[in-house]
Amino acid sequence: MLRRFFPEIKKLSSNMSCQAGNVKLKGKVAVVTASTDGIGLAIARRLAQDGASVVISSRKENNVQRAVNDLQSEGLTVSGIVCHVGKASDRQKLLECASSKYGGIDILVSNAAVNPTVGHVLECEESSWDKIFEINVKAAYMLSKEVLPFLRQRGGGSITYISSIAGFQPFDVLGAYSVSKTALLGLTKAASQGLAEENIRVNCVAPGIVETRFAAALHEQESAREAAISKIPMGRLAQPHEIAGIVSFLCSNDASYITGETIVVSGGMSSRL
Ligand SMILES: NC(=O)c1ccc[n+]([C@@H]2O[C@H](COP(=O)([O-])OP(=O)(O)OC[C@H]3O[C@@H](n4cnc5c(N)ncnc54)[C@H](O)[C@@H]3O)[C@@H](O)[C@H]2O)c1
Repeated sequence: MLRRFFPEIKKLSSNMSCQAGNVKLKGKVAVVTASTDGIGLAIARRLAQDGASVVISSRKENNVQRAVNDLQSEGLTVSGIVCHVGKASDRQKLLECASSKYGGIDILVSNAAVNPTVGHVLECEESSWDKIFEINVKAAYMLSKEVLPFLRQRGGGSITYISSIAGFQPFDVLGAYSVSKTALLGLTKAASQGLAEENIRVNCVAPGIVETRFAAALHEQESAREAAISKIPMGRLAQPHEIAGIVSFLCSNDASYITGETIVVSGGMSSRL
């Protein structure tokens, strides 16, 4: 009853329950790329709700500031820095910022991706192919190498890539992007092997179609939305928080014996591809 008249009580108590109840990532420090919007923002929020100190990043200062303000106003421990993942100096600043602010790094979530073109894989311009592989694959690979000394200092840690259902079965119009997401499935396997004995786990999440700006072409127009939904047994698109919970699980001790794996989060879509 009280909450109906004082909505801020509801907000406060839900934040308190996050902080008091969900502490599975307490004491952990997480870095999430491209985390001012969409799935990345949902992941940053969820890791922080689960107790981690989180460093948010994306290419634009004002977006970083907005996301940091929003999450701090929810009582979460976050800070932010600009990071274009294709720039080595930005990546280094991101990792150093997290380490100096919170005393180390335990978790990397590599979420940034681009898709500058549509069409069959062999119709992709060389420049678009290079851009897709530079951001979606090479930056994830470089960040993984660069975060290792920080994870080793903590005696272990977790790296999670964000692939896509299209990495398993390429979407016709997302040819090159799909292949870049397939590469992340391989990177997950390859990177996990050498790191398992150091207690550094490498996993991957492959979302189906998630209602974000990135996937606007698949859901903004009613006809496109209906076509997309017809391929999803659950009959709806995913929301970003439904991806974030799985990422948080993979980063946590609940997944302490899971490495080299990809979890598909597609509402059953993989069975209809
Ligand atoms: N939305 C979906 O249906 C869907 C499905 C499967 C996988 N994914 C993957 O999920 C991830 C997040 O996508 P999203 O749907 O939240 O959309 P989004 O547009 O919010 O996320 C992509 C983000 O990457 C950022 N980015 C692009 N280039 C960057 C760079 N050089 N440096 C830093 N950031 C950069 C963009 O600014 C953007 O914020 C991506 O890896 C995407 O491929 C999305």
